[in-house]
Amino acid sequence: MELREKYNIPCRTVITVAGTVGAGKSTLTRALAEALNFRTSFEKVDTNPYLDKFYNDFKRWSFHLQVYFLAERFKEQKRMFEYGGGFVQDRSIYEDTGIFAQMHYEKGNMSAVDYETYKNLFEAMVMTPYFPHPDLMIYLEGDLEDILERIKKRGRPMEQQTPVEYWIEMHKRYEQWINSFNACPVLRLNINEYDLFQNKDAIEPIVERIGYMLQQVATVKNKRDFISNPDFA
Ligand SMILES: Nc1ncnc2c1ncn2[C@@H]1O[C@H](COP(=O)(O)OP(=O)(O)O)[C@@H](O)[C@H]1O
Ligand SMILES: Nc1ncnc2c1ncn2[C@H]1C[C@H](O)[C@@H](COP(=O)(O)O)O1
Repeated sequence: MELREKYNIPCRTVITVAGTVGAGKSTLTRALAEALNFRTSFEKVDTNPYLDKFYNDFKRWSFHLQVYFLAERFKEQKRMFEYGGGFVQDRSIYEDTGIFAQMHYEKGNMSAVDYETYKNLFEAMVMTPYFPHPDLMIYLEGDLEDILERIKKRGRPMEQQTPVEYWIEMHKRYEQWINSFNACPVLRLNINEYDLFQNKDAIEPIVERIGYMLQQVATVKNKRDFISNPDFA
C-alpha cells in the first residue's frame, strides 16, 4: 500500500517546507514528494538573475531580489493550486517577507520606501482571502552549528564568501518568526531526528506525523464548522 494511503493523506494536499538556508529543505522536499507520489516546487537558484549579484552587494540588489522571489513564488503557488494540489514545496512565500525582506530592511540594506513598496505588494498578493495557503508547513529546526556545517558542506560559492554573522542572524530570526507564524498549521521537525542519507526508511515516520497532524486539523475544522452551522454539518 502507498504511504500516502496508509497514513490517510489526501491526494490534493499542499505541503510547504520551511527553514533557514542549509537546513535540508530541498533534500526533504525531494524525499517526501517521492514517498507521497506528489509533484515538487523548487526554488531555482541557478537561474536566478539577481542572487549572485545580491550576495556581492546587498544594498544594491535587495529590493530587486525580493520582488523577483515574490513573483516566482507567487507563480509557483498559482501552479500548485491550478494542478489541484498534490505538491511539496521547497520554501514558503511567507519566509521571503517574514525573514529575508525584514532582515535586510532592518540591517539597512533596503530603504524604508523600497520596503514599504515590497510589503504593499506582498500584502496585496498574499494576505487576501483569495490566496490559497498550504495545508501544512513542515518547519525544519536545528542547532546553528549543524546548519553552518551543512552550508559549508554544500559549498555554494556565494554562500561561502558571506560572513558567518549573516547565517547567525538568520538562524535567530527563524526561531522567533516560527513562534508567531499562523498562516497554516505547522509541523516542527528537528533535523537530527532523521537521516535520509543513511536510512531511506526514515521518511515513513515523517509521513506518519504528517498524516496525524492533517487529521487533527481536519477534526478541529469539522467541529468549528458544526458549531457555526449545525444544520449543515
Ligand atoms: N538529513 C541530512 N543529513 C545530513 N546532511 C543533510 C541532510 N539533509 C540535507 N543534508 C545536506 O545539507 C546540505 C543542505 O541541504 P539542502 O537540502 O540543500 O538545504 P536547503 O534546501 O534547506 O538549503 C546539503 O549538502 C545536503 O546534502
Ligand atoms: N527572499 C530571499 N531573499 C534573499 N535570499 C533568499 C531569499 N530566498 C532564498 N534566498 C537565498 C538563500 C540561499 O542562498 C538561496 C536558496 O535558499 P535555500 O534555503 O538554500 O533553498 O536563495
